[in-house]
Amino acid sequence: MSGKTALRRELLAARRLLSEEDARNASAVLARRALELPEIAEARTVAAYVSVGGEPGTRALLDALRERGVRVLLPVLLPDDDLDWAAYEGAERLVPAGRGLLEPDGARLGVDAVLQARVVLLPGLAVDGRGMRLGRGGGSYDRVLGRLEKAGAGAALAVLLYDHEVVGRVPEEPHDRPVHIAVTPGGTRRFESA
Ligand SMILES: Nc1nc2c(c(=O)[nH]1)N(C=O)[C@@H](CNc1ccc(C(=O)N[C@@H](CCC(=O)O)C(=O)O)cc1)CN2
Ligand SMILES: Nc1ncnc2c1ncn2[C@@H]1O[C@H](COP(=O)(O)OP(=O)(O)OP(=O)(O)O)[C@@H](O)[C@H]1O
Repeated sequence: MSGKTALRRELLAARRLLSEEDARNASAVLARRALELPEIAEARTVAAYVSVGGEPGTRALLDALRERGVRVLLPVLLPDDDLDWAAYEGAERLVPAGRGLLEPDGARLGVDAVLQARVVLLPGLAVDGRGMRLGRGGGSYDRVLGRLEKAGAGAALAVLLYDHEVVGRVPEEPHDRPVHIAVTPGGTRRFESA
């Protein structure tokens, strides 16, 4: 088993042990902290995602951003695990999709729509002190980060995690790109090397 696979298993198991109350509390604090990021205050467009299962909750944050008039883009999973994007138009416009996900029902904007985002909020399972992120392993966000880099987009990259998911070291591969910021209930960290 690769180092990434073992760490993913461990962290997913830990998320399954969190109570609904833990998850609810984390979601409220994460929304507040994310809204305090100066990059978000400046943003006209933010790329985010709809949390599912044991992920730190993003639903309160999505609504708060939309209420501020920020355009929120959400991922739409393509058959090859790449990501298309569509606008968040409220919880009532989210529909169940594959793999337990919720996706917006509106117009698909294309894989390059994410280049419009000033801030990209990424899902993850862990990050280390260099900003190296462990994802679920589909490589979806690896492709997004590659696209942003190629376009010189300059978006702020922020991963939303629980406190214990900021770890000593994430095993990295050549395609991995660091994120700039980790937002957890305990605080916001910025990484030097990113
Ligand atoms: N909320 C959210 N949306 C996201 C991602 C994510 O990690 N979280 N993705 C990040 O790239 C993309 C989708 N990729 C995914 C890859 C694997 C699984 C997955 O393993 N799902 C489980 C069931 C869900 C659960 O209960 O944990 C499964 O299929 O067994 C889900 C999404 C785009 N949207
Ligand atoms: N730019 C890319 N285009 C296509 N496939 C890629 C790209 N970057 C990485 N991959 C592939 O995606 C797979 C998963 O990579 P990895 O384990 O690093 O995912 P992750 O970063 O943990 O997950 P995610 O990016 O979905 O959050 C690997 O097989 C990798 O080769």
